[in-house]
Amino acid sequence: MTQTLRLALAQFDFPVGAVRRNAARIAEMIVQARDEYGAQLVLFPELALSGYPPEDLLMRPGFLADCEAALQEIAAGVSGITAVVGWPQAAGSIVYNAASVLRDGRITHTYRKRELPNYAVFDERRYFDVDPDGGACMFEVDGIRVGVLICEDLWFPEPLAETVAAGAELVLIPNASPFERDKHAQRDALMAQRAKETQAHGIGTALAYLNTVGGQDALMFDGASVVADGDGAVHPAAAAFTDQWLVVDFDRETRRFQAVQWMVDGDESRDALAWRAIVRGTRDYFHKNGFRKAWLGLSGGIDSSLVLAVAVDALGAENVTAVRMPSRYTADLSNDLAAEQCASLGVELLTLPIEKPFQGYLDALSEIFEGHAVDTTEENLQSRTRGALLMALSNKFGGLVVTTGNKSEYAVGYATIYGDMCGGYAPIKDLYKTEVFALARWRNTVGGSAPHGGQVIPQAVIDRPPSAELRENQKDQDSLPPYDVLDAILLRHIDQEQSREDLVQAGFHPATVDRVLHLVRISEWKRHQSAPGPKVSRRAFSRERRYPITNGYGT
Ligand SMILES: NC(=O)c1ccc[n+]([C@@H]2O[C@H](COP(=O)([O-])OP(=O)(O)OC[C@H]3O[C@@H](n4cnc5c(N)ncnc54)[C@H](O)[C@@H]3O)[C@@H](O)[C@H]2O)c1
Ligand SMILES: Nc1ncnc2c1ncn2[C@@H]1O[C@H](COP(=O)(O)O)[C@@H](O)[C@H]1O
Ligand SMILES: N[C@@H](CCC(=O)O)C(=O)O
Ligand SMILES: O=P(O)(O)OP(=O)(O)O
Repeated sequence: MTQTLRLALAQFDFPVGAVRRNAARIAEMIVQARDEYGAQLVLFPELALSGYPPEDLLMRPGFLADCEAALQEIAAGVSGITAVVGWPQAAGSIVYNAASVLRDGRITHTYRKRELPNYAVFDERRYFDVDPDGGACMFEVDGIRVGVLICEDLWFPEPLAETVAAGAELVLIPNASPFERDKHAQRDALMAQRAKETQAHGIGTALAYLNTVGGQDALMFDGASVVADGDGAVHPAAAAFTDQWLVVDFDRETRRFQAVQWMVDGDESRDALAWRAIVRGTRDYFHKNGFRKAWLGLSGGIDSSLVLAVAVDALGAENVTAVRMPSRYTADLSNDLAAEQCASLGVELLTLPIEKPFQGYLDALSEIFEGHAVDTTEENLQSRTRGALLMALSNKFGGLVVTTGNKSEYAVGYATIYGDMCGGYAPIKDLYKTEVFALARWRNTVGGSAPHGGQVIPQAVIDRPPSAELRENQKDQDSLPPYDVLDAILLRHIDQEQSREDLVQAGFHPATVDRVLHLVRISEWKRHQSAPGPKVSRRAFSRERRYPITNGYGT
């Protein structure tokens, strides 16, 4: 009887909906795992065939039939290795989140996910059912008993306990687990805990956790796959946001893994991971949707400066064009800092003054507006002029406008709809302003130097007070609480569900709390119309915080 089993884990990106392409790659990878890595067993991520999450594609019978046909085709070609492939399995009107065991030209077993997450970003009960007759899935590879669970199943003790009770020596866990800051430690603790629980049955069961990788609209999958020995020892996670083959030898006697090919992370710090999430999210959104070039308005402020750095890291300096769009209120320093950063990064910079088109709008409206005081209407017209010009550039020359709003701005509506909110992708929409500053400092120090000298984000951009520059001497802090106070309130209210009373008890000024919560409430409609951007927090807007726009609840 074999004492070791070579397992290959395919930590790769399987784009949503690309069933034919994913199937062809899976078939090739099965051969590669066998021939190049000598693997006896190869594992693919949760729903690798359809990509995750396929959302309402799962409502289309044709899509489900295509998935089944593709799986059958892959299975027909499997020989000399066992493969476990995640796919959406239709059975009449019911759909299961399944993982099938393929060997010797056929599907031999199918496991159906038992714990369907339906919180936060997850919607699995909208699409999938639990099989009332489904239980543990067990198969043998060269005499070693292998079980399968899918993602959320591991977050509950019962599915693993049942699988171990059925005799598993090794359990495979394909995942599509979205990235958020601080989740790695949670995952490692979970792996250690579950592996320890299996020791109640004598020698422990080893766990192999494979996560998919890549950006899918607002969701980021980080990979960072991990294995745990039967004694509960958790090995270092694989490098996050990296497509790679992970290969381990499983020793049946000791129930331990030995790495054969396993690249770990050089820098797993919070900021490093957030940066890579945002960069990968931006790159994948562009490339998966067929775009290479980005346009953005570069103001000499921190948000657009950080977004420029993200776009350059994601797409390459040659694919990014920054546009300075000065108005009568733009400081010389703003224009100079934009030029300085573009020189440091090797990015093309255009200058399009907005004075004329802005004046054109004012002239067109002058008669109708006569007798009405100048207010935010005129401010927002400047922003909308810039938005229209950026959209014209992307229309004419191709590419997408990246928009520069951060989570603090989206929270309180401090951005102009159809103005600076214009654009296809919002790279920093899940970073509070204080996190924007922190990440800019990280990118300047740890994150690598600028290719043409100077700093990636000029220090003066970090040091100057944030300003919309839409009227004389305007500063954000004229109309908003200081960002450290604002962000502390927002973090507690949005990410941690704290109420007005909680916030007041925590020591925030009641009038400030009321104002901020009011702004959050009346800005819901703007967030509904905002561009997608990568989730990095544990409560991102849109998918993870689905508030009604028309909402009589108050705060
Ligand atoms: N654009 C920038 O560069 C920038 C940057 C920072 C701050 N700001 C500030 O942000 C503010 C911009 O936001 P704003 O809210 O004044 O202008 P806005 O144009 O973004 O939104 C106001 C418009 O929203 C519509 N509206 C309001 N509630 C609605 C709802 N529930 N459903 C649908 N439509 C609704 C109204 O018809 C109104 O025309 C300004 O104070 C500006 O100074 C702008
Ligand atoms: N002067 C400007 N040139 C180019 N782009 C600009 C300019 N001013 C503002 N923008 C764009 O609008 C957003 C939001 O501006 P705030 O300073 O936050 O008000 C900014 O990020 C630029 O993309
Ligand atoms: N709760 C787990 C699993 C979710 C899933 O089944 O996709 C996670 O956030 O990673
Ligand atoms: O949006 P920006 O880049 O203009 O940053 P700030 O709002 O801090 O001026």
